[in-house]
Amino acid sequence: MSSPTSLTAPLDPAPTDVALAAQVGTGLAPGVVAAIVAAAIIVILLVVLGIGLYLRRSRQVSLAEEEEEERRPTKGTYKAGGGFDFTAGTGGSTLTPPRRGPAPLPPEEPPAEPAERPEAGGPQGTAPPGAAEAPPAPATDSAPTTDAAPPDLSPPTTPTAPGRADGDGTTGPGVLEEPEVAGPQATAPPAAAEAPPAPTVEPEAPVEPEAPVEPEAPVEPEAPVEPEAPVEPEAPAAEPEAPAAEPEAPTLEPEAPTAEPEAPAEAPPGPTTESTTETIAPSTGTPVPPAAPTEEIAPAEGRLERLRGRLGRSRSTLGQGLLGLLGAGDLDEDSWEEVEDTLLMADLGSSTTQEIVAKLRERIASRGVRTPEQARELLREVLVESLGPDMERSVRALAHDGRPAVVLIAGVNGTGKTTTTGKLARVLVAGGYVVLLGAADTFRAAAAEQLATWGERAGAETVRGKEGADPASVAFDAVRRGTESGVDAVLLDTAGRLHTKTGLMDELGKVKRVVERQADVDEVLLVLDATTGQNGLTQARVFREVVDVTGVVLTKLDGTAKGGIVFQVQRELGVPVKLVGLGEGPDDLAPFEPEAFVDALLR
Ligand SMILES: Nc1nc2c(ncn2[C@@H]2O[C@H](COP(=O)(O)OP(=O)(O)OP(=O)(O)O)[C@@H](O)[C@H]2O)c(=O)[nH]1
Repeated sequence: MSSPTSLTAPLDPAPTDVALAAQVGTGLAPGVVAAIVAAAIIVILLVVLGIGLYLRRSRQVSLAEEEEEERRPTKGTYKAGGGFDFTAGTGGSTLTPPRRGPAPLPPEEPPAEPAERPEAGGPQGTAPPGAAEAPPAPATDSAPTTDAAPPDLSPPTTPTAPGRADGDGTTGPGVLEEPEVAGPQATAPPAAAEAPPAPTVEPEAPVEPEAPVEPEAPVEPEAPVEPEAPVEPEAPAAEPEAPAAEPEAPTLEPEAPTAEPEAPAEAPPGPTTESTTETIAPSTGTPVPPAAPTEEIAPAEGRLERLRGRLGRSRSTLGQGLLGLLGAGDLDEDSWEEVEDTLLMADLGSSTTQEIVAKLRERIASRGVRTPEQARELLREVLVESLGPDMERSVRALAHDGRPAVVLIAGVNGTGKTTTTGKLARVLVAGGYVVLLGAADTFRAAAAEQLATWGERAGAETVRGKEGADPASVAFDAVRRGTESGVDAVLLDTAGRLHTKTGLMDELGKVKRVVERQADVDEVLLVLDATTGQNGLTQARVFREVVDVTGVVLTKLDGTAKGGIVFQVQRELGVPVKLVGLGEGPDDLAPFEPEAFVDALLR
């Protein structure tokens, strides 16, 4: 047995270091030792407590003090500093230099040219009577070259009441509606003359079932006779129908879009397609200079300032909502759930929402965010990142390789295609470029009328066909016309629905194919209505399948609180939003810029 002192002392588990020290040699009084021990314990507790508090605080963000100031709503701040970014098409190099460079803006006055004389140019010349009158108007209206065309699409829905055709015929920018119908189908009589081949009765093609139904159509002379539509057997071919988007007209008939106007493609193969469009005497190609704009066009650069505030609804729900949550104090699980809900309600979609929330949580924790300013910056950073700031957003609308850029504008009815086409034309014209519009939306007369009006106002020539004409043919004519005239860009407005039961996608695919026989389509802009949320996304997927969308135009962002759709569209489609519509006004189109957009939402 060893001495208890010598053994127990060092082995005693109770004594602290201090006590031991005391015992070992300091010889301090027990009272002092106890005090020191107590002090040590307190220190340790304080340290532990401090660490705990630190850890807790690091998970919470309290922005209360500065929050009020931060949340104070400000006016809109959307400003796309750089203006529109246009580049040359893809056909050749992607180099920029526009062939014609920003010219000295719109010609003051119509370069006195017999604006529109369908001097019965080329082969199909068939100078229609109408042409004689030499439409005084701007280059738009062209005399109805009537048709020898087979297009079965014709069973023109009553020429009158072009306004809307069921559904949301969507009113145009107000300008349209002047059913100066007269033009094409109404005055059709001469048509008969043109179409000598008409009578020939091609047996095949049992003809569209509904075709006959439309008896009234007194106008259409050939209508009854032409069993046309040689129904190309392969017609139904590959083309994915994609009825999806289409509200009605779901069925996609194999009845092939009126025998591929392929024909026209190669050279002006006489009557066929050409005739369908009452365009301008194409073959002769006498360039008809565009008329001068009939109204002032706001310059692209500075005008975006005016659009501030148009994102008000999205800002108050998404931007202010997020800032409010982040600045409300502790960010616990419930708070994050609310952040998620806010993002979802703004239409960011679940995957984008998850990604954004995850990034926010991680960065807020790792960077020790403390103030509202820091939170806002972090939020901005994450949101901008999610919008792919590096995506190429220039619109390929400038001439290249000695020919115009071809821009196809697609989308379902009512999304704002025609309006966007008109707005885009204005921006280009204001930049000194020469533009030609192609009214390939032949579903309703008002659509072409509407586009022509946009053209007149902007000083751009418009090529159009009669209602019910083959859209592909009109598009083809427009591109040829634009090439012959040496314009910088040909903007093709397409239909959002059709007369026939042919699938919209089939038709669109056909338009693109036919156009590509003479020129590359440099840009395919898909117009989506931001207010339709998920529905728009569904449409987008379908379109992408068929026409290789190169850019998205998100319209009506001014009328929705769901600006978050921008994030989702890009993520889902992998296609950049290039332009945004922020109002019905002629100059309410802006280039999309991630930073400016997010800033507008957060301030
Ligand atoms: N508020 C708002 N309205 C818009 C915007 N863009 C277009 N619109 C309106 O949306 C409606 C439909 O526009 P259209 O250009 O006729 O649409 P569309 O896609 O050509 O329609 P269809 O010819 O039927 O296929 C019109 O009343 C336009 O003024 C926008 O950015 N904001």
